[in-house]
Amino acid sequence: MAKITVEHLNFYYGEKPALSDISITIQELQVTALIGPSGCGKSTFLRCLNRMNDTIKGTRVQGLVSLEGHNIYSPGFDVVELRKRVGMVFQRPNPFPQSIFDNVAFGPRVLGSARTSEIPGIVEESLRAAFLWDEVKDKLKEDALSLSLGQQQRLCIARTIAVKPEVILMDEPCSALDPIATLQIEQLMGSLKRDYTIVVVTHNMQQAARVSDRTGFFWLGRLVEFDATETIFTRPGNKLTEDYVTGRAG
Ligand SMILES: Nc1ncnc2c1ncn2[C@@H]1O[C@H](COP(=O)(O)OP(=O)(O)OP(=O)(O)O)[C@@H](O)[C@H]1O
Repeated sequence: MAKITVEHLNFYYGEKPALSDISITIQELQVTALIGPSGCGKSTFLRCLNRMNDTIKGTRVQGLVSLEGHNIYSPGFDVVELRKRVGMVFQRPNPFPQSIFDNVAFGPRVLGSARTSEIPGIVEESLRAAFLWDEVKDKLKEDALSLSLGQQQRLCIARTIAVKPEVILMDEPCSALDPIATLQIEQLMGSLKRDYTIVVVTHNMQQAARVSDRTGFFWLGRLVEFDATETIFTRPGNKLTEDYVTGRAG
């Protein structure tokens, strides 16, 4: 089933076009990877999916982005609700300088979506889902910044899922991590897609090949090709895609 549908999306920073005529359908409960050389617009596109670009002055969006059939850019659309439904994990882990527990409890507390008595259960469930519970269960009161970078990133994922989003956007979530921490996040994505729709931007083509069901290849602000990941990496339909995935371009 289609979770997010994008039709003829154009995006501008001031007068400068960053995305041109993007149309793509993100399927529910799949991992969709976005690849392409630096500056091709992957992150800009990802941020269009939960209106994170709204916070950047002078930007402009044209076209349609719909979440389960509702245009997220329509005037009455509730952006706070949107960001709850479409959560985001960033390149560098960004835990708050608070305890491990408070990081995960933050969303449910702020949104008031859970009773105080329910919060410890939500924290445990979220940490378990993020493959972090066993490592932190005896030190929930400790500062989140005392964790390793890989643990911090899993904590940020736990913080995101604590508000029960439907979609998780990940912008190069492993680029600051070592190979073992990277592998843990990749395994985590495989587990999370049972419950969440994931869209991940990555520089790392092997990662896209390992974790995703579908892959989109961006080039100079355009979506050149979008298909099953296996197709993109073994028999792409476009010469540019082929050159990029075989390392001849980009
Ligand atoms: N805040 C901004 N203001 C102006 N231009 C921007 C801004 N952010 C990105 N751009 C420009 O938009 C284009 C797309 O950038 P974007 O970061 O989306 O690409 P990317 O594919 O994610 O690259 P990278 O992999 O290096 O992060 C680039 O030309 C970039 O310079």
